[in-house]
Amino acid sequence: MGILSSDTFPLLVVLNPHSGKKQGIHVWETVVQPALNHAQKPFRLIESTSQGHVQSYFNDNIKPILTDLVQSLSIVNDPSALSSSIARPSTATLQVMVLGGDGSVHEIVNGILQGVAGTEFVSDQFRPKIEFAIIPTGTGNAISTSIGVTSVQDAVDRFLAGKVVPLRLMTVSTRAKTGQSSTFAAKWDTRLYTVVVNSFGLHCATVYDAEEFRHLGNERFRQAAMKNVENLKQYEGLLELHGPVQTYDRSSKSLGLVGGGSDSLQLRGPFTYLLITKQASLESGFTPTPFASTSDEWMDILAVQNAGQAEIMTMFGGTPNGQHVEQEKVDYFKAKAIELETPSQGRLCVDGEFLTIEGGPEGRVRFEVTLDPNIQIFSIFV
Ligand SMILES: Nc1ncnc2c1ncn2[C@@H]1O[C@H](COP(=O)(O)OP(=O)(O)OP(=O)(O)O)[C@@H](O)[C@H]1O
Repeated sequence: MGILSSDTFPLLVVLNPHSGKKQGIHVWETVVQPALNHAQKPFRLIESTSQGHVQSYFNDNIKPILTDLVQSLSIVNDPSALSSSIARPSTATLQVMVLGGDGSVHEIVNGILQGVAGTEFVSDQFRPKIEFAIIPTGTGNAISTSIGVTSVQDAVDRFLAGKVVPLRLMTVSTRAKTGQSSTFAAKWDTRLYTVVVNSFGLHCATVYDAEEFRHLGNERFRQAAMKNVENLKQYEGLLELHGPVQTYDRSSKSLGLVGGGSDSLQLRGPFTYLLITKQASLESGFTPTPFASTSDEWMDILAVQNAGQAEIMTMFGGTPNGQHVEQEKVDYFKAKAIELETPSQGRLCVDGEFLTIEGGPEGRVRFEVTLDPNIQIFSIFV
């Protein structure tokens, strides 16, 4: 069975006019749209009108979009009967271009997965492939920066060149309730999917406060970080890294498996700064998890426990080139399953979205890079 991919089905272009310094429309009109027209690439423009719009759009529309896509494909079951044998394909590739930042990608991913969850649109009989072309017009642009995209034109060129690698997601789950009682099962309910970073402590507080400085562009994170370093807090929590776990060893300057690969690790906090990421850089010139890979099956963990202002500032001094991993206060790990428990209610930042964590074992949050093929359906142009 062969699949003839559709050259006629339009590229979906999602434009967030609010991202970054609100340059999306200008970039679209002056660079991206002319390039697509020149390449004779058909497209359909979806303009985001408010926060959350794109997520609900994909949640509501992904099934009809995939249906249209499948109908635009021709499957040739029998080469000798080219015109007669049209069947449903086992996969189809949907291309989505994003003019926005990481928050927009997060919304699209979550909207698509909510829209197809538990349906015939993700099954062993049919599973779509979603390819993202991210045109960096956001503030941090972590995904683009981490894969080395240097400009809007560079991102457009990479899309037109056509090479993709997996864009792996982290799941963020909380304990599932059993029945209507207040008892909790060992089961987990996935609440969200993360493409860039889950954070707790200073980084989360910084992202929370940075919204009021949006007009400053990238500078907004620095302003908000300084405000939070001046009033530095320690955040109580217990972090469990389930084996296999890798740790960065400063003496050998390399990552190695803890206890031969089976051992788990506990960090008892309090945490000053805690990141769980899939991307090496969170913005240009800020590379807090330098060993992270967009495409592998690990999450990278940067943990700073009980640090003072001077230690945090020293850490920030090393983050442009990843040198902070050599500092004594900085712990660096890789894991595939992680749980975080806080003694009282806390706040978690998931790709810029905020999640309240309830205190105690029942409020535990679990992060995983799952191998579920119905979730890992995304890739990115590199
Ligand atoms: N028309 C709109 N008006 C206001 N906000 C919007 C609109 N469309 C989308 N949004 C919201 O804009 C927010 C920011 O989007 P996005 O992440 O693309 O840019 P950014 O925050 O500048 O970049 P980054 O996430 O890379 O730092 C998202 O939370 C999204 O929901």
